[in-house]
Amino acid sequence: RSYTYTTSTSRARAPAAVVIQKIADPAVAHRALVENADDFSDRPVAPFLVFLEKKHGQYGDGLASAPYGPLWRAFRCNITSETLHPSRLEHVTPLQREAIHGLVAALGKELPVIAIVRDHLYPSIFSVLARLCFGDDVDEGHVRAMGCLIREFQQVAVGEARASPGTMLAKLAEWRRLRRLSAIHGRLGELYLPLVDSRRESRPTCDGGGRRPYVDSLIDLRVPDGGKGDGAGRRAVRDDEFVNLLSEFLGAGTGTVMASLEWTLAHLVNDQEIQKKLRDEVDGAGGAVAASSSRRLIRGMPYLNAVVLETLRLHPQVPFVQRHVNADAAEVLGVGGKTTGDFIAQFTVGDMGRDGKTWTDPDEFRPERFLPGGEAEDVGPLPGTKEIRMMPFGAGHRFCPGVGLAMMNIKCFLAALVGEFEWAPPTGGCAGVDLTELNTFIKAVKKPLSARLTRHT
Ligand code: HEM
Repeated sequence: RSYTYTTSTSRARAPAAVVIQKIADPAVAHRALVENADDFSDRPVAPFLVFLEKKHGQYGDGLASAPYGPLWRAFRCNITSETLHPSRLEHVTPLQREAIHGLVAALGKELPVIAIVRDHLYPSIFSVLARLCFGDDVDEGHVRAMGCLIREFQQVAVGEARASPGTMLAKLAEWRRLRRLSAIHGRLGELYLPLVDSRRESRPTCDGGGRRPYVDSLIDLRVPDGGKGDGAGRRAVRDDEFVNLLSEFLGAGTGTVMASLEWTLAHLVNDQEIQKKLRDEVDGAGGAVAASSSRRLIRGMPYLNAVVLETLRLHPQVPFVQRHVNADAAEVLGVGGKTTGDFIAQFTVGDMGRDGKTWTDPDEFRPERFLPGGEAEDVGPLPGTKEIRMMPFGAGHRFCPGVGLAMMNIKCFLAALVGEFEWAPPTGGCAGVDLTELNTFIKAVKKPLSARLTRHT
């Protein structure tokens, strides 16, 4: 069905802020994002949303795009106290188990060579997110269609620019890209909104295992009206906001986790010793099925944790985070005087993970650094209050709310894939997998991983 675009928030922060200051120093990032979080909590508006605004006059915000303020707070409190609250993650286990069984069966049918591993990973991870979002009774074809469209959206969004920046050709290519994104976004709305409507009309109190789908929490949510503050009245979430909120949940929850798994598997193919160590740990925890379907077992697997953290350090799937910064806050970054107006601060997460002052042999994949006694034994996925050594999930007020779900999904899928199969280069020779990075805003392996798999007995 059709829906209208509206917005309740000020767009004043958008087009003026074009100067980009890159920050690779973890100490400066800590000073800004953690110590001065209130001044560093607004994101610049994505070019795609500016395009939507030009096309439709207005658009509705999602959590990631909402300005730091009452609307953002309402969206954020809802997702962190409901769907992504640590106490609810237990309910995700049955969904993961089903998805992993399906994945292992599908890979088993294609042995020995899996041409494009990500083509198998993506639908499995997406199925978990879709059920968390809409509940259990969505038709499989509908889920597949949403998954394909979100994937297409991400592929178009992260596509590498071929023309030189600033040229007419580049501007034309960018305009075409935004037009394609806008068309996909419209089609996503047509898929989501009937599902939202049907949940509005009737819904079971809880889906399997006590889960309350994300959509239900959004239907019940009342957000500040007009973005004027909590005292200014409340309203329901609008259709155009639903489309962005659901797209970011499904997209952020699938694309990043898939990219992370693909990077890890690529390293494991290249380094058989690390792979064996990880498999030994999985076997010790009772085998792939047991390890991948129990949060308790996963928590007791330090090497698995170290392998996942090492991938996040070396290949953070979101290689930079951005903030729209008021000129007054420039001093915090040490760039006062260099900028006259508002600007964009770009914190280069990828550089921080490879900073030679923080990490020994930073370009090497060495999970042991995260084990007890290693240089990073006390480093986790989120920065501590005192310092930042890596920040794959961002930092400050806007850090990723999906960190718990992401870590759990990555670990469960990885434990199953390494416990069930032995992974080797596709040609069987000693030529390793190509680890070149796709240099866009999602850091994926440039050449999709293919591998030779044998059953682990
Ligand atoms: C490996 C997996 C993931 C990585 C590396 C990742 C990384 C990030 C990063 C770097 C940010 C920006 C943080 C900042 O600006 O400081 C972010 C924001 C966000 N992520 Fe994730 N993410 C992952 C998984 C997920 C999952 C599973 C979900 C939800 C299902 C999710 C939902 C979001 C949302 C909604 C935001 C915007 C938060 C806000 O503006 O308040 N992410 N993520």
